[in-house]
Amino acid sequence: MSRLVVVSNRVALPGADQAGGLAVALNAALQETGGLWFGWSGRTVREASATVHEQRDGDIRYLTIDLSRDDFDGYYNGFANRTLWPLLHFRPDLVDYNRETQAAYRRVNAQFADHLAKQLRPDDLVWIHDYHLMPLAEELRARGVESRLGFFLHVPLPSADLVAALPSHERPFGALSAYDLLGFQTERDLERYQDYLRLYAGGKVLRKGVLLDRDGREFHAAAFPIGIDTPHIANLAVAAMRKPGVKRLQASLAGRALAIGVDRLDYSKGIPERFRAFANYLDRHPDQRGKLTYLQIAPVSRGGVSEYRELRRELEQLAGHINGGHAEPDWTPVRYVNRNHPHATLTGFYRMARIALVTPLRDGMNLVAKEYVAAQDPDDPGVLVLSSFAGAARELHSALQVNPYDIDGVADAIATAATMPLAERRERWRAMMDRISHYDIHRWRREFLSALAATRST
Ligand SMILES: O=P(O)(O)OC[C@H]1O[C@H](O[C@H]2O[C@H](CO)[C@@H](O)[C@H](O)[C@H]2O)[C@H](O)[C@@H](O)[C@@H]1O
Ligand SMILES: O=c1ccn([C@@H]2O[C@H](COP(=O)(O)OP(=O)(O)O)[C@@H](O)[C@H]2O)c(=O)[nH]1
Repeated sequence: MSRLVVVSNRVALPGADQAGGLAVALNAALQETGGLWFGWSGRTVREASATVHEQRDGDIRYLTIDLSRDDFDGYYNGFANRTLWPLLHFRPDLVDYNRETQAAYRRVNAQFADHLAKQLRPDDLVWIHDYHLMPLAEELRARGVESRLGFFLHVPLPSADLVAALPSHERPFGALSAYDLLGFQTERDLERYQDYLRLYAGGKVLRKGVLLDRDGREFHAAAFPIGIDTPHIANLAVAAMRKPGVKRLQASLAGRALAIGVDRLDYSKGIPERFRAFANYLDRHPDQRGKLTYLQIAPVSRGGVSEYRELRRELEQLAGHINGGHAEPDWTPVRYVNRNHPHATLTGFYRMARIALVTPLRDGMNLVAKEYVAAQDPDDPGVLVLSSFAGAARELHSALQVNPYDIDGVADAIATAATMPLAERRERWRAMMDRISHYDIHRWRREFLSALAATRST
């Protein structure tokens, strides 16, 4: 059997806090097969060095490298998170068009390739993840690597015309055709990539998913919606209800229902719009006043990027403003928490919450939506209010779907969720639970890897 080699910027090292859906999902995927996981150590150093850190956990071997402070600034804070991230989330207004950071991005990809090329064997299945590493296949091929190379994009891909607004877009986006297989979260992302390939990268679509690059080399692409370890999350949620932190939250609600939001502090998640919608719900539905407490968990993310720091300030002000206007001596409508919570506790919060507010302006998938469903009590499930612009909306049809820009619409959806009869809650939950049980993280991994293995014989 071929060895699995996973490559990503973010690595969930054993014992460290899991940050974001990519690390959570790859950790769950590798637990079953074992293999090698290569990426950034999470540390920066003054000068780039040749050191590779090695750790083991069961059948998983972790190899990580440090980045120099300058490279980290240009590659991660710069090109990845100030240029590609806003572009990929349909926000050209926030894109930083500075060309120097693109040079750091290429440099770090070359550095990854230098280390990785020494580790790879021809029959490995190499699975590279996300927008940080789009040119990595090209760099590996230039170093003579012959292994099968697959790429999965965890974030959305916007329309071809938006991608083409990036100066030198051919470099990172054109380089995708050096992979053997490209994976996207949804069919729409796949279709937009095919448009880009035809219109701007000189390639051809022979038929859906079978593509030719500008030199006539065949490669493949398909949608593989990422899942979660559904039974694991369901079991954790049951166990979490006995944890002191979860019991304390329950007691503090004093019989009121809970609405929960869990997101990295990121402008793509639509948190200010959600806060405004909750305030609007309090104004428009005075009959429900004081019956619902909204807990927003928002761990700080990418603090080196100015847009993220500004968002933090905006949310602090908004939360203060809403509470100032609506709180009672014995009730605070919005609880806003920046601390990261482990799944062992978070799943209990999900289970306790009558409503989950998952309203990103754009999101590749959004695992929180799926985790919330998995954590529910089948006899008394809560209601998922879900943005139609999250990848998860393409699968969770029976969520209460909303347009996150439509503040009145989200406010009304909160009121509908808060009063939804048990029979309707059960029916909606059952359909979503069936989907995430059937198409889970293991199926995602199996389908991607068997498609990658089938792209050519070694
Ligand atoms: O590594 P960070 O910069 O701290 O950010 C965390 C991750 O954020 C993004 O996650 C995406 O992947 C999820 C799993 O597929 C998906 O559900 C979500 O919609 C995406 O936003 C990012 O794409 C990852 O690379 C980051 O590690
Ligand atoms: O305090 C927190 C907040 C979030 N998460 C996890 O971080 C992931 C977020 O993934 P998602 O796909 O929703 O969004 P991303 O952050 O990757 O954009 C989910 O597994 C959450 O359970 C967590 O473990 N603790």
